Parts: sequence; structure tokens; C-alpha cells
Amino acid sequence: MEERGNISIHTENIFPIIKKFLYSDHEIFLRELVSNAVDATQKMKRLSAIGEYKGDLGELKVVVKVDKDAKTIVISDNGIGMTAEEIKKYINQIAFSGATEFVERYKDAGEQNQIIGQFGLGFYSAFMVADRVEIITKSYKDETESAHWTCDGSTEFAIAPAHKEDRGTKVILNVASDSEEFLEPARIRTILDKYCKFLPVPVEFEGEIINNPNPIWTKQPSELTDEDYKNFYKELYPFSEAPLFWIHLNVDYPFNLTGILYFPKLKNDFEIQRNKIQLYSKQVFITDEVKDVVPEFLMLLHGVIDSPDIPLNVSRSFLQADSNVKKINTYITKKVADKLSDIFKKDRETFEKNWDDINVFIKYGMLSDDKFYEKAKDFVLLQNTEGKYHTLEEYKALTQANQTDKNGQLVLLYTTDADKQHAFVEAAQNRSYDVLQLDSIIDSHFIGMLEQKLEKTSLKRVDSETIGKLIEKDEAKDSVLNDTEKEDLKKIYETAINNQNMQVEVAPMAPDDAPVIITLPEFMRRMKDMSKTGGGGMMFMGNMPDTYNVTVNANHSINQRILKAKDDNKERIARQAFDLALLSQNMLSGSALTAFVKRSVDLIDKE
Ligand SMILES: Nc1ncnc2c1ncn2[C@@H]1O[C@H](COP(=O)(O)OP(=O)(O)OP(=O)(O)O)[C@@H](O)[C@H]1O
Repeated sequence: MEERGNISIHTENIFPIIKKFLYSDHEIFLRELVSNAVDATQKMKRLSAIGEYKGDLGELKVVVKVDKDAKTIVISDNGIGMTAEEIKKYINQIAFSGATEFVERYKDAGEQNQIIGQFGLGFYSAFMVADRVEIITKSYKDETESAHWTCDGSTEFAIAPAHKEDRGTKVILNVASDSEEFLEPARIRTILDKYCKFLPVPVEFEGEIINNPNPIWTKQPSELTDEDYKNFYKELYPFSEAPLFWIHLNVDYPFNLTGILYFPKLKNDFEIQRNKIQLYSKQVFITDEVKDVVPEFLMLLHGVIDSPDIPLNVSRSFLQADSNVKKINTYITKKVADKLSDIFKKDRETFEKNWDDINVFIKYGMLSDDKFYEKAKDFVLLQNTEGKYHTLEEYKALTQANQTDKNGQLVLLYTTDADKQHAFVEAAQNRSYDVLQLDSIIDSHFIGMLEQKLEKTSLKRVDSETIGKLIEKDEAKDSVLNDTEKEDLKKIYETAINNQNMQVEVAPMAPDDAPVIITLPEFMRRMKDMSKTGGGGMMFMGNMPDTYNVTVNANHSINQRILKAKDDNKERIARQAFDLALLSQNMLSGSALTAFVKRSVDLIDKE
């Protein structure tokens, strides 16, 4: 006997609204229906395990079928099934009230609203692609009766007895004409691959099981080998290089979370490496946009996080404020810091070997998260030009005696390019100063942070001053030139250089230091660097020409010779000395380079 009825909801017809709101994410209907089938199957397993069900379970699996001719998609399971009464209760009432609530809540929200794709709309998402949905089901409780429910997306439904032989549920979607793309098996396979790859019950499509029901994050770390972790990484990202190391997350109080985070081999273009963490809820894929769930700097990691405690059906701003999400953030940050600290302590060699790949990540973390900084400050490494690694403490101990200036400030020297800045690096080394190699994209921010955090410490690029001024000591240098001679020399150089952006100064240095040294002041360069990376509101600086300091060594014999030279030769020699300084810094090019070569030939010719 067929029974007809009305579904009691306030909104006349909610389906057009659902369809409109879920426009971009119609494909999630499959996730919802397959998850329901999986839930029903797992309930069956549990009933059998506790002895509530004594019959034969059979081979528990979910089967998805597409029939292009009949224009149907069928999702079948041999789970607990439903009696007619249960259909009325769970489908007509509960599922409908869920859908109504969804519409009530979101009908005023804009179409771009991000939450929509993450909202588990449940059974009624079937109407996003079907104009008629049927359920044929037989409960494990009722071996005699089975039921057939039909609904065309209006508020009316029909329910009649059916002739289903075996236990379980079959959901038949009669696909609407505007959704026929979902009748393509390739499309269905892609969707299953995306959302159902790790569902806990085997899912069959076109005669094949498409999922891995026991992904390793659901197992205990003690059951797993390094190979298992590496293989799983390959399964997730078939085209990526092997990971460096990983962390197995496993917590059940005060929130529930499992997962595996991998440290990838980082490329410099770390932007495109984002969105590599996949978020699951009980093995159902939800999203790979884990922003807000995972701290920003950890988004460089790869892997999976599975938590039923992350609310997926709320807006993003709410997500940020959610106390569970905050706790998850803190937990993951702590776990990552602990893992790094552990590797550092137990196997410093490996840690140093991987430094190139992990330094960006660690520095990024220290910059963006104070708690992470507190832990990482003990294992962050500074690499010097000799390729040796030191912790902050070790480096302080190494440099303190020789690199403290007359004001008690510890000056750490660094180079961004040991090749280009070679002359300066060498000058520093001649004084037994140590020079750090800080050349990754994040280092200009990292340097600023170190200065803020470390007491009485500043960092200077090795070519930002002449060696005597980089680390000012009390030892005043005598000048062999008197003030008039210095003034004369300055004028000669200014005329020879003839460039307003080159600020000439004559200063006494060691006779064997270079005759002319060109430097770009630290402050100036940092401002420009910042404007390049878009920080600090210094955009205007980017367009300003560099203003260099040109220091003429009053104690160098060439400069004494210039003063004694014939008038027309003074500027020639000065220009030659200046060009040599440019040349040593790779700053000589174009017509200036041609002129320099010509002048050099003339000079040799005359010798
Ligand atoms: N394949 C199935 N077998 C047995 N019962 C089912 C099946 N599909 C749905 N149901 C019943 O219908 C109810 C409503 O399903 P629906 O998907 O709308 O909501 P839900 O699964 O409870 O929550 P969610 O919004 O997370 O999907 C389920 O709780 C379940 O009791």
C-alpha cells in the first residue's frame, strides 16, 4: 500500500534555494551520500561486534554505479538499512529539518560565501543533481518488510512497500537534465578520488575498490615503519620528492585529532606549495584549504589532519574564534616545535644536513608565532661562510670577544652573496671577524627579528660600511694627510666620479686596505628591501636611487700619489681607483666599463 504525505516545513520548496546556494559545489552530493552509506555500514559492524546482530554480515562495502542510459546514479550499501518508520523519522523529518535550517541560515548570505562547500548538507544534497530521488531499503531489524521512498524535490513524498531481498539501502538519483555531466564515469571517479579516497569502508566503482580504508594516520605510530610513512606520502603526492621527516599527530583529549604532517623538501617558490594539507573528518575529505585551522606558517607542511571536532558548518570568522580550532592550532604548533627540537637534540647532523630545506619554515614560524619562537630559539641555526652551523647561544659565545664594539654592542656580520661581496668578506676575515650567510628570501625579516629579540646585538651586512666602521673599536686611526689635503682629495674624487648619489668621504684606514671602498648603508638597504617585499609602508623607497658611501682611504699610497700628480692626471687616477672599487662589487658596466678598460690599457702602455 502506498502512503503519501507532506513534509512539514515552513519554506514551500527549499530545493531551488539549495541548488542556488551550492552552485559551485554540486559534486559534494556524492560525498554526502557515500558517507551516509559508510556510516550505515559501520553501524552494522558495531551491532555485530556487540552481539546485537547475530546474522551474517556478508562482504561489507559500498557500491556506486552510473547508468548513462537510465540517467541514474545508484549508491548501495549493506549497512543497517531503514524501516518505513525510520525513513519517515530520519529522512522526512531530520534530514529535512537540517536542510531547512541551512536555508534559513544562509539565504541572506552572499553567493561567494566560503562556508557553503564545507557544509555537510546530508541526504538532501542529492537534489542538487537529481530531480527525483528514490530510496529502496531493508532494515537489519525487519527481515520481512522493505520500503521504497520517492520524492521529486517538492515537499511531497511517497512511500510504498518494496521487494528488496537483502539488507541495506539503495539510493537512486534520477539525474536532472542540467546535471548530466555527473553521468560521466570519469567525473564520478574524480569526485570519489577526491572525497572518498580514505573512507573506512571499501567503496566499489566500475568493479574496482577505489579507496584505502585503513590509511596509516588511523594506526598507532608503533605499528608503522619509516617505509609506511614514505609510501603514504607517495600515495598523497605521487609527483613530489620524498619528505624530510614527519610527525604523527594523535590526541583524543580535549579534542579529537589524528594526522600526519610531513616536512617537504622546500623549493624557493614556497607560495605554490601551499594547500597541501588535507583536512578530513572521520576519513571523509573536507577541504585542502586549511587556512584558519592550521597556523599560517605550518601551511608549508604537507599531509593530512583528521578531526571530527573541527566545525565545518560555520563561517570562517567563527572558525577563527572557535576554541577547539584555537586549541588545535596550539597543539600542532607545539608538536612541530617539539619534533624539531627532538631531531636537533638527538641527531644534529641530520638537522644540519636538512637546514637548507627547513630554515625558511623555521624562520617563518619564529616570525609569525611567539610561542614557536620561544622553542625554536634554541635550535635555529646560523650558518657562516665556512659552512659551519651555530645556535644563537653558540654564535654569541664565538663572536662576543672580537665583535663587540666600543659601546658594548655585539655586531654580527652577514653576507647575502659571498661571491659578490667577496672583498668585504675577506676584509672582515682578515680581522678574524666571522661572517654569516643569510641569503634566503626570508632572511631580511629574520635579521630584523633577531635584532629585536637579542639584547645589545645588531646585524650588519658586510658591505654596509668600511671595515673599521662596521665594528667601531676605540682605536683611533692616524691619518697621514692633513685636513687641507683631505679636503683637496675629496674634491678631486667628486669631480672624477661626478655622480650625486655617490657621497665621498676621506677617512684614515689601514694602508693595506683598499684605496676606495663603496658601501650601501645598512639602513638604506633595509628600507629598499622592505619596499621590495611590500612591507613597512616603504613603497616610495623602491623607486629611489641607491645612495652609496664612497670612502677614500687617506692612508693608501695611491691617494697620496694623486695629491702629488700633475693636474690633468689627478682625476684620471682617482677615476681609475673608483672604477676598481665598482669592479670589485660587480657594479661596473656599460660605457663606464668600456672607458675603464681603455684607461687601463693607456696606463699599462705608459709604464
Ligand atoms: N544509506 C543509509 N542507510 C541507513 N540510514 C541512512 C542512510 N542514509 C541516510 N540515513 C539516515 O538518514 C539520516 C539523515 O541523513 P543526512 O545525511 O541528511 O544527515 P546525517 O548523516 O545525520 O548528517 P550529515 O549532515 O552529517 O550528513 C541519517 O542520520 C541516517 O539515520
